[in-house]
Amino acid sequence: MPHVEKGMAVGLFGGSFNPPHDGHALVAEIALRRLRLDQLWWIVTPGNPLKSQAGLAPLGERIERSERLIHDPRVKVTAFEAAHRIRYTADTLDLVKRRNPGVDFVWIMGADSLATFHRWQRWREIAATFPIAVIDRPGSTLAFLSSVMAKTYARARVDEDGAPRLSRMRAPAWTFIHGPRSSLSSTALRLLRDGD
Ligand SMILES: Nc1ncnc2c1ncn2[C@@H]1O[C@H](COP(=O)(O)OP(=O)(O)OP(=O)(O)O)[C@@H](O)[C@H]1O
Ligand SMILES: O=C(O)c1ccc[n+]([C@@H]2O[C@H](COP(=O)([O-])O)[C@@H](O)[C@H]2O)c1
Repeated sequence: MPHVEKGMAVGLFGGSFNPPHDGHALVAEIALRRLRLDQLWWIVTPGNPLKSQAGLAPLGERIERSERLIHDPRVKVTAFEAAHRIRYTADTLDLVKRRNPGVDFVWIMGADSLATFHRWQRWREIAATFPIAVIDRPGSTLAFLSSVMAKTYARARVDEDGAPRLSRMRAPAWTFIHGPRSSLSSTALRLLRDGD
């Protein structure tokens, strides 16, 4: 797990990154800037529990490609979940919180993840424990209104003007950040590669 100091604001950005692309880099950049983060942990998952593992590149390859893509020293590429045999984000977050008292964390995800967030293990507990920032993504913009999570926690939604304070807020608190969007996806990149 990367090193952090007490009092820091740290974004947690989990993903398959199969492969990583400029859309991910844009999410990281937007989150760092709009949420005023000191660090962003780019957490390469051993495998999304809701996705098939078929076609998933080895973890080492996804880490290496992420490191090659990212040049901002505030972004820490890590894959500590594998070492702890963790598959579910709720368990990741339990561990992160336990190990780093006094640090303010915020979970970061794209709008497509917001749309299916209610299928994640212990999702209500995640939302009730960690502030969440959702970054807009083409095709999923309306998730900020229509998703189960958005409806369940409608009263905990913070206007995006409040994004700089989000990491310091008590959960449940979440915001939806509009802004420059990227239509890149790992699926499209895999299709292009396989079509070569
Ligand atoms: N273009 C994008 N804009 C906004 N968020 C994105 C974008 N691409 C990925 N994300 C977000 O980044 C995180 C990691 O995504 P992931 O690694 O699954 O990439 P993906 O392109 O969605 O992959 P796949 O096409 O294989 O599902 C998720 O929270 C996802 O919502
Ligand atoms: O914990 C869950 O139930 C869960 C279900 C789906 C996705 N996640 C996490 O969400 C993050 C984004 O996954 P992905 O595959 O969309 O990049 C990654 O950290 C996954 O481990 C977690």
